[in-house]
Order: sequence, then structure tokens, then C-alpha cells
Amino acid sequence: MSLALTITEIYASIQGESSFAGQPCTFVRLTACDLRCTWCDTVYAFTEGRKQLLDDILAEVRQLGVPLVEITGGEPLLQKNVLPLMQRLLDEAHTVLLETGGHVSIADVPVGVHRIVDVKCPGSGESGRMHWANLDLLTPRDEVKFVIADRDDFEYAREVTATHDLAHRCGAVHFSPAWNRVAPADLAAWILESRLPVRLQLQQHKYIWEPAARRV
Ligand SMILES: C[S@@+](CC[C@H](N)C(=O)[O-])C[C@H]1O[C@@H](n2cnc3c(N)ncnc32)[C@H](O)[C@@H]1O
Ligand SMILES: Nc1nc2[nH]cc(C(=O)O)c2c(=O)[nH]1
Ligand code: SF4
Ligand SMILES: [Mg+2]
Repeated sequence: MSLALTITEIYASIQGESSFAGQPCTFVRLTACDLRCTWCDTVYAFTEGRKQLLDDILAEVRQLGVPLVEITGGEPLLQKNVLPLMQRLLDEAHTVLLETGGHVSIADVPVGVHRIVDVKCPGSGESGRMHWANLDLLTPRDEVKFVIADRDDFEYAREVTATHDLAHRCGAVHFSPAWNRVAPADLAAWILESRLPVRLQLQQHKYIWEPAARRV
């Protein structure tokens, strides 16, 4: 059976987000997204892409030779063939991360994948799309991320973290400033003030390379 996916790009870089930040990582970026977060830094993945067979994607990942692989997008869970891709990557002994917007069910993601689930805050313009049942499926292997564009977003993230007891239900809760929308120092101060057991997450790749650079 020749399964395929529409892919924007496959490349190796330094993982810039999540608890894996700093490690060499291969990124497989799937095309298309049904959200339009106001601050999205990857709008080119909405449309730019080409169909690739799973066998060819796996060969490209193997060729890059990095054991850590992140599936992202766009919204990776919009293409159902992403599920067998993740299973085959696990079968080949890769550590697999999935970066998802939180609005599509994670129920069918193969066991063993580290699911990094965004909860979109009001400043994204997409908070109404959250699939809340995803939070009930979290395990210590999974992580949750809030991208915070202003103080109201911070209050929202704080409320969701507390209401759903996220600090105890998953491996890490990340509060990340939306790039150029809130200063890291302000978010750091808010986190410290609140005494929340969450991590300040800065997007490392935007400090290492030009913030607008692609394929990093
Ligand atoms: C481009 S998205 C692709 C995966 C999926 N659609 C999602 O939103 O999680 C990858 C990650 O980048 C984050 N991101 C996108 N634009 C950002 C920005 N301007 N500042 C901080 N994080 C951003 C998203 O919140 C998400 O966690
Ligand atoms: N270096 C780097 N790390 C990342 N972690 C998650 C990313 C993403 O776009 O999903 C990302 C990305 O785009 N680049
Ligand atoms: S869900 Fe992810 S890819 Fe889609 S618009 Fe939001 S940040 Fe961008
Ligand atoms: Mg990115």
C-alpha cells in the first residue's frame, strides 16, 4: 500500500521548544492548517507543500541520521496518514514528538509518541476551537504549551493550568511568549509572581538564527 502525506519541509536543526529544547532533531513539517493563530510564525505551511510517499519520508529521515524526530506543521493531525508515519518512526527506534494545536483529537496517536499539545489562548483568536477532551488523555510523557501574547492570555493560561491540574497530569507545562508580542522578562515576572509550577519557554532557534529564518 503506498500511503502519502503532503509535506512542507524535512530538515535537521536544534529543537527550540519543549523539554527536548537544545537537542538535535529532525523536523517533518506537514502542510495545511485549519486554524489562523494571529501570531503564527509558519504561515508558509498553510499551502506550500508536495505529496511524498511514507517510504520516501522515512528514507529522508533515516538519511538525516538524528534519532529525535518532531512531527509538526501546519496541523499534523489533519492528515490521517500521519498516524502510520509516527508508528513506523517508533518501530525504527526514533524518539517521536508531535506538536499539535490542541483542536484535533490526540486519541489515536500511537502510544510512545510524546504529544506536545498547545492550548490556544484568546490572543491567538482560536481559543474557541480547543478540543478539551485532549486534556483528559494526557500522560506524564506528554507536554502542554500556552503561547502568551498579553496579560489576559497569561491569566487564561493560569486558570486552565489550575482547573485541569495540568502540572500533575503531564510531564511539563510550558508558558511561551508569542514572539514580539510580550517581552520574555514580563512573562518571567508574571510566572514568578504567580508561583505557578510551569516553565518559561523561549524559542531557542529564534535566538540562534534570524527569527524569520526558515528550515531552522
Ligand atoms: C507552527 S505550530 C505547528 C503545530 C501546530 N499547528 C501547533 O500550533 O501546535 C508550532 C508551534 O509554534 C508555536 N508558535 C507559532 N508561532 C509562534 C509565535 N509567534 N511565538 C511563539 N510560538 C509560536 C505554536 O504555538 C506551536 O506550539
Ligand atoms: N528549531 C525549531 N524547533 C521547533 N520546535 C517546534 C517547532 C515547530 O515549528 O513546531 C520548531 C521549529 O520550527 N524550529
Ligand atoms: S495551529 Fe499552529 S500552524 Fe496553525 S495557525 Fe496556529 S500556530 Fe500556526
Ligand atoms: Mg516553528
